Amino acid sequence: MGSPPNAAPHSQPNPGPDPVPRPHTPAGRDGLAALLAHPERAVIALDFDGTLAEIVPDPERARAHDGAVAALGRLVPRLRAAAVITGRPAAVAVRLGGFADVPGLDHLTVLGHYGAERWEAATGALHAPPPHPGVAALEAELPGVLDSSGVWHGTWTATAVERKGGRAVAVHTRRAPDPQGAFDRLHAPLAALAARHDLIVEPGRLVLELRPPGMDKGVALTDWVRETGATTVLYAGDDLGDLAAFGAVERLRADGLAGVLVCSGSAEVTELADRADLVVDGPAGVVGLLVGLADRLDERGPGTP
Ligand SMILES: O=P(O)(O)OC[C@H]1O[C@H](O[C@H]2O[C@H](CO)[C@@H](O)[C@H](O)[C@H]2O)[C@H](O)[C@@H](O)[C@@H]1O
Repeated sequence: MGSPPNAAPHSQPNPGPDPVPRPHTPAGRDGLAALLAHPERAVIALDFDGTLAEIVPDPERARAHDGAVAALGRLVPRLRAAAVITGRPAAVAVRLGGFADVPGLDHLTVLGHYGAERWEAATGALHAPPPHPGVAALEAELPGVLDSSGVWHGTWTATAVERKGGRAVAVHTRRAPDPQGAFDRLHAPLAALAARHDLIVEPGRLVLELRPPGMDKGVALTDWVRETGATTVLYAGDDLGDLAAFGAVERLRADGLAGVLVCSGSAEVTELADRADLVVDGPAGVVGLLVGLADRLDERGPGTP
């Protein structure tokens, strides 16, 4: 009996590494501390593609990263609310993410089309505004613009165009022979096409999305956070469309809320990392963060804030 040789006689067990990565900004550390101290007052909102789902060449084959839904199912019941805010149609994000009928996610909200659409897990109801008339007119003109662009060295293929239920159209260049060159070459003509139909261009990761104006992820996030009455918000995103949500969190912080900005890091987009409190390694890193938060809250026992 007694301590083994060389062991400190009264040493404490090593608690191991903290499962939650540490934000590098004071505001981010305050935000994370507030979330962990009072999760019942905190909300999280997450982008889908590039944040909860790995980027893949075919948009239809995107899926929630392994462990993402399970981690959310553990974490979300401890929080005030959770949302996915995405450029996808809400129903598509629900299908690809596997967010319906998940234990623990019975009150998840999915805000699609940058917040224009809303799906509630509690009811399965989808609220969507009428389609913008410019989208159908633009879809009719789009093949001509793509044909004349020359970026596909021949005819463009159907895989370049993602039709989004008559509410938006995304032109993808990831599978073009020169993806970045095609993106650069198409940007101006697609912006002009969008403007002719009172639409805007939303640039993303090798995608140019043509969509109605008047809504963005910042507006969507601010309205939703206010509606929940939360005093802490964590937002995670990876792409240019998420910058509006980052701006919203910065404004909410200026209004006295606590906030954490998480960048799902990639080599393709660097703009978010500069403004984030915490940069994690893509969707795997986001899942690690969600698991770490769930672990930390579970250490306190079920239901205890
Ligand atoms: O707001 P998000 O959830 O990030 O959605 C934004 C757009 O993401 C999708 O495109 C991106 O993901 C694809 C699948 O991994 C990838 O192939 C593409 O290169 C990326 O840009 C989606 O297809 C768009 O409709 C969304 O608007």
